[in-house]
Amino acid sequence: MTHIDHLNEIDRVLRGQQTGRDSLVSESWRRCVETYGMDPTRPDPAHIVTDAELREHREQSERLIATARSGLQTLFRQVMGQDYVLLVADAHGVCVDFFGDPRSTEELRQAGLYLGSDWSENLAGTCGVGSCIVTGEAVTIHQTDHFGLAHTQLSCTAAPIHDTKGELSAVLDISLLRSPSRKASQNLAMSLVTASARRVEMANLMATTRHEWVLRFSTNPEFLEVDPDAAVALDGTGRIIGMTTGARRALIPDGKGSPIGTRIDDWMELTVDSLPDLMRGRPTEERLLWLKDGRGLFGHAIAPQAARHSAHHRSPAVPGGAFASFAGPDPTLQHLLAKAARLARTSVPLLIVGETGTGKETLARAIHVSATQGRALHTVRCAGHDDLGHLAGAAPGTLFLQGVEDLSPSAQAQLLALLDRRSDLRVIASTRSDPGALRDRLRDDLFFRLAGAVLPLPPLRLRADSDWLLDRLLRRRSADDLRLSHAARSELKGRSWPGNIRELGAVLDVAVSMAVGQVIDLPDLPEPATTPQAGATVDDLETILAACGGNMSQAARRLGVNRSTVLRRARKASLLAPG
Ligand SMILES: Nc1ncnc2c1ncn2[C@@H]1O[C@H](COP(=O)(O)OP(=O)(O)OP(=O)(O)O)[C@@H](O)[C@H]1O
Repeated sequence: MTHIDHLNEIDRVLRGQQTGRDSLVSESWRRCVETYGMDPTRPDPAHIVTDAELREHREQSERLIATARSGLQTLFRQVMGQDYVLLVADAHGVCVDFFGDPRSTEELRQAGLYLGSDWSENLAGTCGVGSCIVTGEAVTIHQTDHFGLAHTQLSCTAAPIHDTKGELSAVLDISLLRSPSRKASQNLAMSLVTASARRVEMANLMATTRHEWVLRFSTNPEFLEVDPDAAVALDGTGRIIGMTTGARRALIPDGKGSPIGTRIDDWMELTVDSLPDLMRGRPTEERLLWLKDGRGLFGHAIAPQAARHSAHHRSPAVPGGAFASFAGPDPTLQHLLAKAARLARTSVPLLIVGETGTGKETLARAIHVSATQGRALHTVRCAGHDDLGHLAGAAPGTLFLQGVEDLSPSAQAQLLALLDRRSDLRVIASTRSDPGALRDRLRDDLFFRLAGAVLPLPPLRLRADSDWLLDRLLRRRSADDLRLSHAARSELKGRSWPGNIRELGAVLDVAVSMAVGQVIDLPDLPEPATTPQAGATVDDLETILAACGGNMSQAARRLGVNRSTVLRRARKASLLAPG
C-alpha cells in the first residue's frame, strides 16, 4: 500500500465508509483527527521524553519493572531471534524498560522503539501501546493500521498490565521493524504478550499480598500450580483485596464493575474457612471451585505468610499468619494462640479441647497451614469410623482426628500401629470431652501418644473478645457493612451460646436476612434455640463477669439467672466487695 492509498483510506474511514479495517483501528483514526487534531500527512518524529522525565517515569514504575524483569528476559529470549523488540511502557505511554538487539540500536531509536519514547495515542497516533491504553485491551496494530506515515512499517502487539486493584499500570509491547504483510502473522506475538502480561500481574499480586490468602484458579488442572489463569487476594474475612485481570474476567464476564471489596462467597460457593482444603497436597482434581453461575474451575489456595517480627518484637501475644484472624483481644486466647503458633513448628502431637462449635477444627487447620505449607491435611471424623486402613498410604502431612473420644477400640489399635509406622504424619486431635474423661475412653498408650500438648479452647460465653467476633462474623456475612444496634449487640453478648461460634454464626445468618436497611435490630434476631443452663461454677462466674466487663445484667443473661442471683453468688464467692 502506498502512502497515498493510506491517506485515502483514512479519509474514507472519516467519511464513515467501511474499508475492511478492524473497528478498533478505525475508531482510533477517528480520535486522531477529530479529538487530537492530527494530520496523517505530517511526518511526525518519535517523541522522546527528557532524561530527567524518564528517570521520574522509571522511578514510579520501579517495583513493576523489578517484578517483571526476569519474566520479560525469558520472553525476549523467545522472540529475539525473529528481530522482535520488547518494551514496557508505563500507564502514560512512556517506554520505561526495553529489550532489543544492540546491533540495531540506531534503527530502533529512529523508529521510536527505545527507552523514553512516548507512545501515547494523542502524540504517536494509532499505535500498539497508545491504543492498548485507550481501549484497555490487548491489540495488534499492524503496519498500515498505524495512523502516522512514519510508523507504517512497524508491527506492534501490546497487552495491558493491571495493578492488584485493576488499574492500568503498564503496557507490554512486542514490535517488529519489518514484518510479513499479513496481520495474522502476529497471532503468536499476541499469545506471547498476553501470557507474559498475565504472569507479570500474577508475580506482582504474589509479591504484594504475602500476608494474605491468595486463591489462584485455572480452567485447566494441569496448569493450576505452574501457570494459573487468575488469582485473587483475600483478607481474613474473605473480602477480595487484590486480583489479576484474569480474575476480574472470570468473576465478571461482562466486564461491568469490579470485585474489589466484595466477598469471595458472593462469586463462588466457597468461604475463607474452606481455603485450607484447596492447598497444595490435595489432588488437583479434588480442588474444584464452583462459580455462582455454575461454571467450574480448579483452585489452589496459598496461606498467608506470618509477618516477620524483629527480635525484640517477638511478643507471643500477637501471632500472625493463619492465626491472625482466629481471635480478638482476649488475653487467654491470645496466649493460647501464641502457644499454638510455637508448637505448630514442632512435631509434638496436639490435643485441642473444647465444647462443640468453639473452633477446634478451625484451629487445627490454622496450625496445619502455618506448620506445613503445601503438605497434605487428612481429616478423620472419628465417630463411626472403624477402619483406618485408607490412611496407610496417606501422603506426609497432618492427620487431624476430629472427635477422637469416639474412636472404637479396633480403630484405636489401628491408629497406634499407624503412628508407629508413620513418623511423617503430624497428629492433631480434637475432643469435646475434658482430658480426664478422654483418658477414660481411650487406651492409655494412645491417650499419651495424642496428648503431647493440650490446647483448651474456651466456650463463647467465656470469651472476652465477643465484640470483635461479632464484627468479624458479621463482615463475613454481609457485603453492605451491616451494623448491629446497641440493643441487638447487647442481647447477643448476653446469650449463653451452647452451640458456640457455630450457633452464633447461624443466628447472624438469620439476622442478616431479616434486617431492613443497614442496621440489625432486636426484632431481627431469632429466639435462642435452647434455654441457658444456670449451674455455673465459681470459675465460670468469675470469667463471665470479666468477659462482660463487670456488667451484672449481661452476666445474668448469659447464665440464665436474674441479676440479684449473680450479685448474691458473686458476693458469696468473694468476687465483689460486701455491701
Ligand atoms: N475464630 C473463628 N472465627 C470465625 N469463625 C470461626 C472461628 N472459629 C470457628 N469458626 C466457625 O465456627 C464454626 C464451628 O467451627 P469448628 O468446626 O472449627 O468448631 P469445632 O469446635 O471443631 O466444632 P465440633 O466440635 O462441633 O466439630 C465453623 O463454621 C467455623 O467456620
